[in-house]
Amino acid sequence: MHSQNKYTNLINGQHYVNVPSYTLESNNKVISNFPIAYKTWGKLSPAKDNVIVVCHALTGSADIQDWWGPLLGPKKSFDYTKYFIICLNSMGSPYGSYSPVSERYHGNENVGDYDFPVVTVRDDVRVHKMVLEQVLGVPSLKAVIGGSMGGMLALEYASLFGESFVKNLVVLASSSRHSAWCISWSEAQRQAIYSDPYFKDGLYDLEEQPAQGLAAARMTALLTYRSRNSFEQRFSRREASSEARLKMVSTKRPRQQQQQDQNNKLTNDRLLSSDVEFKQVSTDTKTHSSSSSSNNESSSSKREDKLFSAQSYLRYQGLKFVARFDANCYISITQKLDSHDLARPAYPLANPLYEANPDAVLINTLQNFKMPTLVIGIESDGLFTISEQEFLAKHIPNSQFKVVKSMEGHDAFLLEFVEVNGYIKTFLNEGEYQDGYAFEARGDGSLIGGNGDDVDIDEDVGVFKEAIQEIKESLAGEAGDVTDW
Ligand SMILES: CC(=O)SCCNC(=O)CCNC(=O)[C@H](O)C(C)(C)COP(=O)(O)OP(=O)(O)OC[C@H]1O[C@@H](n2cnc3c(N)ncnc32)[C@H](O)[C@@H]1OP(=O)(O)O
Ligand SMILES: N[C@@H](CCO)C(=O)O
Repeated sequence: MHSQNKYTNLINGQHYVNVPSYTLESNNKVISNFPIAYKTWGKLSPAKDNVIVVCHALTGSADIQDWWGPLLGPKKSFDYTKYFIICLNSMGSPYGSYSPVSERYHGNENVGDYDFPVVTVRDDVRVHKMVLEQVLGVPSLKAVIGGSMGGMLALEYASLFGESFVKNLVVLASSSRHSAWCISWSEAQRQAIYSDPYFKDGLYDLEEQPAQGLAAARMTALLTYRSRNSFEQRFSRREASSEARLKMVSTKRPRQQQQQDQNNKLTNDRLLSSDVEFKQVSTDTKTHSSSSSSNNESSSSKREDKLFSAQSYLRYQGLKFVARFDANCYISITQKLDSHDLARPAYPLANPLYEANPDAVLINTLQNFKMPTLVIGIESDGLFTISEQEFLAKHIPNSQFKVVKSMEGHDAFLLEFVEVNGYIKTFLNEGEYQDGYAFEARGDGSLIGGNGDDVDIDEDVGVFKEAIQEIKESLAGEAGDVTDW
């Protein structure tokens, strides 16, 4: 079944389970013998009532430590000395679950854009529940929690399986249905990939992926994840520092870009040009003005007369992304986002009520949620707006609504750790930890807790060491044995 690949190699200590078969809702296709990757922290309690499922966002993986590390640990939201924390990798992602990449590595060489089926948020949730119940022996969830795409999964868990399975729900910066605005950004990003000549309808060599298109898609996406104000404050009209330029050069380039053939040199220069390269190019242009590439180089030189800090940031982020993500997977997982609508009937069924009044069906769906729910919105989120979070909180009967006051935009749910941790921990622990994780540093380096008391960091470190030991045991223990069914 599963074989490691260059993307799964980026994730430490995850497990794989082989799912015998599942029927996808988009085309009724039965997929067989496919992998789901997951990672766990902590132990299942004897009563099996301490499970928290955390769902990752668009380009995340099952490794919560990697993207929500500050929320994971003793006395934090995801306290693995208390809870059994599980994150399952979404299908379509390159980090281990069924995806265009896993299919390629499974020997299905012809899996390109047209051949990989649409995998929906609902498919994820149904398959993940099978793994939770049948492999990990989990009868219900103390909580399911997710931000952005992860929030869509969390909402679908609640919608499909109700309060008997989902005891508590936490949704951050997400939506009850993917908006026209978000669908349009997804489409613009996919078009950037389609227009890369290396895309080849998705049938590219995995070592020669459409890097330029994928980088452009990520750069576009990043702009929607932050806010105008955060960019203005962070970069203003500053020029890129020499460190920033060097950082771009030292980044590991995908093989396609290393090869740098003359036909794509200009495109690569656009993405990768730096001060160092610019100077070399200028010299070359003067001394070899008749060379076949001189026109490209010269126009590139003019173009890069100034390199703004904001530009080098985007380019660096593009480079970083193509080194860790696959273009077909990006298409698949953005299509998954587009599929999200809590109210829509299962494909391909029609629901006359939905056709007539989708809003009413959606509101009715949310009103049927019985579990305590925490909705967290980001004040400056232009993608999953505050009004969408308000809509969730307004119609889910037993809900609380918190706003993160950040100018970082949508990605604040991954950046504003203290505030996000505080809200989730309070909700989950029902006030159990009065000392609070939120603390501030004093000038002398000591810490003061949220309640004004000193924070005993040594005590925390002791608890942490014990927890690390538990993780090691857990990785080789009950969860580690279960790699198949
Ligand atoms: C194995 C895996 O990778 S699994 C998946 C990991 N990713 C995820 O889970 C997805 C969720 N995470 C994210 O989307 C992002 O990581 C975020 C939003 C949380 C934070 O993004 P980051 O890239 O870490 O932070 P930020 O946007 O501040 O960028 C910082 C980087 O840009 C560089 N940078 C900052 N300014 C500039 C500039 N002007 N020019 C060039 N580079 C710059 C920094 O040096 C830093 O580089 P580094 O990543 O090599 O340390
Ligand atoms: N920046 C995050 C969140 C997107 O919603 C990601 O890349 O997954």
